[in-house]
Amino acid sequence: MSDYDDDDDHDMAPNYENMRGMGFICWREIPATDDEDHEDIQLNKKNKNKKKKRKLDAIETEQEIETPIKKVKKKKKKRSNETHMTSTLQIIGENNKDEVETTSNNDTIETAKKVWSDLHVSENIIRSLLEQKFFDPTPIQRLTLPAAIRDRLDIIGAAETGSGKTLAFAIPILTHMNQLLENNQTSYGQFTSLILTPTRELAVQIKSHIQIVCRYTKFKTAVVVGGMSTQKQERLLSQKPEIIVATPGRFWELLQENNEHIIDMSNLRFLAIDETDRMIEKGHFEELEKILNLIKNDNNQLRQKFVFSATLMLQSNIDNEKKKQKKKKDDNQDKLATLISAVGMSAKPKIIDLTKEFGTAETLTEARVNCSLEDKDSYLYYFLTLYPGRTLLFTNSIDCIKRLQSILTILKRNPLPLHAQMEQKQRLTNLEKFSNSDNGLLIATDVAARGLDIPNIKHIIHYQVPRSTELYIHRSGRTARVEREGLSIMFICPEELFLYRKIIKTLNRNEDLQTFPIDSTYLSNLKRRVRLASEISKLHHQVAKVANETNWYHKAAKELDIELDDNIRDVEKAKTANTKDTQKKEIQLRNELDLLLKHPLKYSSSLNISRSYPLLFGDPDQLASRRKNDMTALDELKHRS
Ligand SMILES: Nc1ncnc2c1ncn2[C@@H]1O[C@H](COP(=O)(O)OP(=O)(O)OP(=O)(O)O)[C@@H](O)[C@H]1O
Repeated sequence: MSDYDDDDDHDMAPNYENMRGMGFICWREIPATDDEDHEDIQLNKKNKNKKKKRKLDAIETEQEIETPIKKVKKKKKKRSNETHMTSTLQIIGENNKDEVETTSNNDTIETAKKVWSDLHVSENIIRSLLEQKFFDPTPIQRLTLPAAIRDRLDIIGAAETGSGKTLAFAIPILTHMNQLLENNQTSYGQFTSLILTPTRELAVQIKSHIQIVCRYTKFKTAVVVGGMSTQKQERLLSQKPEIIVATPGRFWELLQENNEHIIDMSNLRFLAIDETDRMIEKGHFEELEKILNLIKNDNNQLRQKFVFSATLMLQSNIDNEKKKQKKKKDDNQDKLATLISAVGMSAKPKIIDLTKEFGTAETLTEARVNCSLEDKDSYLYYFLTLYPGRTLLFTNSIDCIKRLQSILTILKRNPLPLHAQMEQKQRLTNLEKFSNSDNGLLIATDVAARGLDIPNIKHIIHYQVPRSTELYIHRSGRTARVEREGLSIMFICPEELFLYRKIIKTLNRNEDLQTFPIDSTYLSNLKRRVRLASEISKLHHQVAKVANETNWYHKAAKELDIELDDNIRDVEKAKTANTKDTQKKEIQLRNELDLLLKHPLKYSSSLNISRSYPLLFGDPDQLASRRKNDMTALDELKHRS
């Protein structure tokens, strides 16, 4: 039984044969993310909270299944960032340098406590929320918590990416679990909560988010996903975790093996499905449906269900004119209806839809680069060279990742790959390295498009135009999270224009995305580097291929205990001679490229450019520090507009 995750790996880019596997380091979970760089904001919380609450109450009353999408104009403005007060708790723990400040911080804490407790959150959870400096619920949390905790309703929730949906279902689950314990309605070691999610990384992340908020409880959380040894997961389950976060494939596998801890679902009181629209897509629904049918068997009326996504209601936005699109819409809505029935939702679930007309976060800036397919790599290298910062690049295929990984590595940009053909340990290690590097570059398939909450990603690059609007929203949503700014930039070649247009239309945009300014004075030099890197990559690949084949012949002959045929030996000799030439050529080109990388990307004063960049060198770290005070890609767009 295979575990499924988002690994649609069709290739739109030229094919490139698989490179050899990478070394695997260790199994480590991604560290809990921390909002360490959130802005300090002192504010009069009481008034703001009241105001915000009034606004949200208004939104809530407007919610209707039939009209799920609230039309709001997308404002490209910074919202006040009430939630991110970094220093308050630290200051309170420090010496009383400034009594007034401490008093006001104490007030802030007290206000925050009251806000959470008014939403019926239990005390031990509030304590960990405040430690995280989560002083204010996000809008989706503010609307979900009372309905889920006080009214015990099933919830269907949709809100933009990075809006805190995980805690919107995790807090009610944990609060109820606390209450059940207090009332002796459950005991430790009972399988009480199941959270299903489409990707392994997301499962690991949800677990770490849950662990942070249940720090002051004794609940145990386990992750059950493919790519980990089944024995290890059985060992984890033998510790009787109360909460399980799982991908459906592996969970179903363990159910079929009658795993003792999970097979008895009579105590399963909470069921959450995250990234629901992905879970109901073709090819992914089967195992989920089987699990849900099994869960539903006992007809437990006390079980509370949560169904969440950032793009759950998006389909209603699709233009009905096109028959094909209409069919897709109907299919998905049918599936959603099937899911809701399969989950066994109560007759009147609470529907909270905060998705915006424009689909993406308000703090997201979107742009495009138009270029030919041949020039894409050069434009990409241009962007990566001129605008350092944590960047997540998406492609539509694994082959494309392998090609880019090779070229960008040769260009010393150190990309970290992430895709479904990699071992799980390496995937998590790469994510961790990426999260820890200010100038990190992760190149991923859509396996990383949903849910991942990596702090401070500056740029999202759609190296290939995503195949669906939902994917565009989810990919872009890896930046501009919780009201921070971020840039999403789409590289579009003529062959992809139809996909781009479809996305723009589905997103209800009246205008094209703005074009990102490119300073053409850099391009010829950059193109030369990219061309060389690409040639080196091909030569390197040829050599590796011959070496592989030769090894294969020898290994096979040894295993079969036979001598290699003379013909094969002759062919081998010829190939080896060729290989030597290829290697020589590769070394020559590498030397040429090294020289180029040591030289500045000259600014040509003969051209009439409005402003000049400093001289740029190829070393990305050098470059990053040189450009620290220079314009960011976002500044670049603002400067222009
Ligand atoms: N009340 C809060 N105040 C401040 N930060 C919060 C709050 N709630 C959650 N966060 C943080 O916001 C970030 C985004 O949350 P989360 O990953 O749940 O978003 P999401 O809506 O599920 O996004 P996506 O749709 O991309 O999966 C996380 O780092 C989380 O810790």
